[in-house]
Amino acid sequence: SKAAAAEQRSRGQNAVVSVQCSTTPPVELEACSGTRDWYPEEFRLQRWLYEKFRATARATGFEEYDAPVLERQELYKRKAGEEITQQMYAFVDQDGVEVTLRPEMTPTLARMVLGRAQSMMLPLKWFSIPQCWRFETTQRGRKREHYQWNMDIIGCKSVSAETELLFAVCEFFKSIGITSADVGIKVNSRKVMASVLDSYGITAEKFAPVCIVMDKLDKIGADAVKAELVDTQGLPAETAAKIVECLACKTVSDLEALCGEGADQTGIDELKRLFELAEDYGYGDWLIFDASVVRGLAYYTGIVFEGFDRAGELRAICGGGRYDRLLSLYGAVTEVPACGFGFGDCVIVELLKDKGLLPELPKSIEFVVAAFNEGMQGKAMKAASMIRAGGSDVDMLLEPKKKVASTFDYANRIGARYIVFVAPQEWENDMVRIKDLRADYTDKDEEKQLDVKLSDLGRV
Ligand SMILES: OCc1cccc(Br)n1
Repeated sequence: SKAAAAEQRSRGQNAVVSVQCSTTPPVELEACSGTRDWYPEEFRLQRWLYEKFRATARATGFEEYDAPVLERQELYKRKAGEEITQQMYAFVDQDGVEVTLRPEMTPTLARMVLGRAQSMMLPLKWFSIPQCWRFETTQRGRKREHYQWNMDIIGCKSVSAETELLFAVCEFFKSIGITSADVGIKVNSRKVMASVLDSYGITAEKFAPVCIVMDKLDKIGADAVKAELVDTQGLPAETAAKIVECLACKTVSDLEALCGEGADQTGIDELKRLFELAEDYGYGDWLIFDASVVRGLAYYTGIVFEGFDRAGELRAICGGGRYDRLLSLYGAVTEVPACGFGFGDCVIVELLKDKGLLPELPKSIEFVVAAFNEGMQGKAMKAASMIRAGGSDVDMLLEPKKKVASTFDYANRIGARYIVFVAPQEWENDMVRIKDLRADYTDKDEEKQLDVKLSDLGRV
């Protein structure tokens, strides 16, 4: 408004045209409930995070893939009582197809691999940073979308695959300044848990739904888990008590002792092998065995793990495991070994805030090109194109300012390192004047500005 512009002028600033909005706008200006807008300042941090994800993925030989956020509901039809499948952002589209916004990425990955089964050379090491959705009831005030870095290895049956994934997780943490003093990774095996529970009479088809209840231990406590095992899984109270007891095992050997006579040793051997390989890989200090970790997805079949903050103030930072029967569930004629993890964009940012590790990411650009007046605008644009042709980033001042001070204001506001002034006097000599804004010089120290030949602009 005129008053706002006058007010700004009185503060020694030229009117920076800004937007004014009615106090009763005709449309809702907030993003949909549970979703986030990413304004440039916030998106600089989000992009920084994605670049750290991608750098780790690249460093460990993973290839990026992507897929539509819209999937058919059938991909997630699992009856184990998982929260993730009970909160799908699902609808029937105009063709009458039962679709949903994807709640996770792993089923999409499995679909894509099977979609081109013949041409897939295993092992595959693929990653993606998909936005995933859930329809949370608003009163829980939780988010309905997040971006989740997914890393998966398809086609490797040995625990080398899980060891590789855990290396990537630790490398990522280290790349953003998080150490093994801040974060640990709890490791367990559903294969061993299945063996123990089998000895308690829990059949294979009951195992996944029982795992979904066991996974709630941190959230609802031992008594509530026992009650739910009895009420929803129909287990005898003493069986429920024994199950909760085994979650408290502190070592692999303790858990091994609970496996029935003659139980298959494979799961135990895999756990021990993983801890050995992690030592060789140099991140053994990040790992801790924890029999209570089973993760909340029905399809895990072997090693499972989750990253946690050692201060115990945050929810799980990331999690994953082996899922050897998912691809055969979708049609593979044999079991295809697979394992992976998901790493959400929310808890990690809370952790970085807690640790004072959020990076400073000011808006910045190398050059701003400013015309002396409207008459020089075309020549200024020519200069800008020449500097850009040399590979430098240039912000072109679209409407020349009346005062030089306003040009400096604009340059500072966009974080420009250099101002390129395009004025008649220098132009007559095929020159432009470049001022270095980062230098702490005073006006009389002319050396911090340079008259540069137009022919040299591609090399500034
Ligand atoms: O971690 C479960 C999940 C799935 C989709 C969206 C969000 Br937010 N959270």
